[in-house]
Amino acid sequence: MKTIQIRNITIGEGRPKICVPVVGQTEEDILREAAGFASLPVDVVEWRADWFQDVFDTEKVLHTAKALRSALGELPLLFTFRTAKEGGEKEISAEAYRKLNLALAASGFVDLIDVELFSGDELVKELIREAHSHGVKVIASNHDFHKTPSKEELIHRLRLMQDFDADLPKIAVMPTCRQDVLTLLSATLEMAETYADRPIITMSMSGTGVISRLTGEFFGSALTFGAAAKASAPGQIPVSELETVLSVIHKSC
Ligand SMILES: O=C1C[C@@](O)(C(=O)O)C[C@@H](O)[C@@H]1O
Repeated sequence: MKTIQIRNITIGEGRPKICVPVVGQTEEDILREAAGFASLPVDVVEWRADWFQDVFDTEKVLHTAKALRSALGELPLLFTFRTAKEGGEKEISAEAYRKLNLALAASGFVDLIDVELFSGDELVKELIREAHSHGVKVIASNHDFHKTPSKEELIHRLRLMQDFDADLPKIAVMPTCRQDVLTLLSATLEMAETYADRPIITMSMSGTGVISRLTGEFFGSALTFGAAAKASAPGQIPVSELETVLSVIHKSC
């Protein structure tokens, strides 16, 4: 299995890496959140730009990305615009989504961008190709905030992301019962052991799914999201608690 190297962080070996979302609405809030990371066990920072009040003004986005980049030192930075249809804060047209991601991929300020799988095949392929041409890695993502698809469907979507050459296929789904959490974990294990040639990221959301955010090293998910200032999705726990549990499991794995 190939690992993914981003700055000093190797994703896909050892304990799952901890990613913390930044969800400030203004540049000031965003930089204040970033300043707190130095004292926390954070491996990757995700800027959830759909929360940013000026996200439709690309100059302002680039200005904030530059400031965030320098505030983070060597911490890897993931740029994400999560669309409203996948649980994000704002709606966006396909063309605006395309231009925004192309601008960030070319900016030199981010290490990774998040591209939603169901943005249209041609757009997904173009964004991955362009990001790679700038040395930027891509997380392909899919979210279902209402239910957990079947194991076969979960694996199918993760394989599709891999076929598009996303560096990190990711899926987040909502359980309606405990069995759904097992379905997500079982799909993760089968994908990781049988089909994946790169690290993958999976999670079952909400309190019911929290176990899936802790057990990635055992079932095959290479990165997990934890909360610092504010959670960006249901079920994220504070990063310090997350790190403690991940370390306990790592010692036994
Ligand atoms: O895709 C994901 C995963 C996530 O939805 C979660 O459930 O932790 C949180 C989002 O910020 C991130 O972009």
